Amino acid sequence: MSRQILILPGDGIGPEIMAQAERILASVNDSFALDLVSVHDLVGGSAIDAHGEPLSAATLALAQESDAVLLGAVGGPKWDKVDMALRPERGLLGLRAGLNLFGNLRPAILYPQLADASSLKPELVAGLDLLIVRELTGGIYFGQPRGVRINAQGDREGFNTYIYNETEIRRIGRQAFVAAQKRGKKLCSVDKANVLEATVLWRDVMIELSAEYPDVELSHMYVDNAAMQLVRAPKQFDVMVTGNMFGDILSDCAAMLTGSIGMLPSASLDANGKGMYEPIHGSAPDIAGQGIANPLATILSVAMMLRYSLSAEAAALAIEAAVGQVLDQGLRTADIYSVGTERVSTSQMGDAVLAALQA
Ligand SMILES: NC(=O)c1ccc[n+]([C@@H]2O[C@H](COP(=O)([O-])OP(=O)(O)OC[C@H]3O[C@@H](n4cnc5c(N)ncnc54)[C@H](O)[C@@H]3O)[C@@H](O)[C@H]2O)c1
Ligand SMILES: CC(C)[C@H](C(=O)O)[C@@H](O)C(=O)O
Ligand SMILES: [Mg+2]
Repeated sequence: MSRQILILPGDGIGPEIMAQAERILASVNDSFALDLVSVHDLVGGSAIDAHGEPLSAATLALAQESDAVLLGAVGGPKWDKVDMALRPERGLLGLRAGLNLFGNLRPAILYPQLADASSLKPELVAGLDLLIVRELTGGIYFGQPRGVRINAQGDREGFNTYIYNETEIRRIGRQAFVAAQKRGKKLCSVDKANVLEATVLWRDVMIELSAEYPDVELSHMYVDNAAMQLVRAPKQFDVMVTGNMFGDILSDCAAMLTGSIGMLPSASLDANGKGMYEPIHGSAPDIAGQGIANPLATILSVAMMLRYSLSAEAAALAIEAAVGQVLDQGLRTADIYSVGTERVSTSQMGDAVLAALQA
């Protein structure tokens, strides 16, 4: 029976990188006889322009009835002044909440060929393979109340609520412990338990859970130290688990260790393995329309989609191997370029991955 993939290219470089990812998806769909059918829709700024809202009920319904969602990126200066509740980013948050995608896997793996592209010394990042497990549907991103109000002194004051209940903490904790069991069996929980009560609870629940996973070594770190340790000695980490906002920040930081934010894919999963897949980067308005964006994070997100939602491990491995081959060939988009390599455009990178897949 065929399975449906909802493709949401989004804004800025979103359509440019998605065009390449779709070529790769079409290729493995044929060669591995996956019987996948793609449908396309709008999200973010492009949906605001077309329908006046970043995520229509019809698009959310389409996402809910699809087997997986592949998203490019949303946002851009054109929509920066629209009301907060209607910003392009709310489309993305609406999908995450509407699909109950609480578990966000952000692997930061250094392809050995890119050791020179990392902002850290090659010996600090050689062999880097860490996984950030980010809670994605709670915390300060979704807490109520929120807003901007006038206080008793007549000042405007902005407020958000950092809130987690133990059910939310437990389900992301379990996902992280299970992920650690399948890897190096080390889990570092990142919090701010020296200041924020919500993260004192976070830490307590992680400790409670650890009794169920005696084979995993649990440690704790404050988020400020974790940011520092990520750029000081990133290979000390195996799996990190953290809340929504800390995970957002730490994953951009981890991305740079791998050479570029244009390299990091992600999987956002519900409790049953249904998911949405997207690069962790944004719509990159500064380079949109120039045909130079790195499509590899999106292409690697296709591999994650095949692995986690479509039971197509062989196809996922083939894509990852093809990416390794183009890097071996010395092909680099501008963001990962270094002297001695060959600078290629977005579509040339797509051509090369496709050729490696079909070789
Ligand atoms: N998941 C998403 O859709 C997502 C994620 C982050 C930011 N955003 C949105 O994107 C817009 C721009 O945000 P930003 O500038 O802070 O972050 P960004 O990730 O879009 O860009 C940060 C820097 O990284 C570069 N970059 C990003 N992706 C790249 C790629 N594939 N290849 C080469 N270079 C790449 C950009 O050129 C830029 O210099 C904002 O509207 C923001 O809200 C969306
Ligand atoms: C665009 C924004 C809502 C999003 C987030 O903060 O989660 C992005 O930065 C990401 O990392 O996916
Ligand atoms: Mg982010």
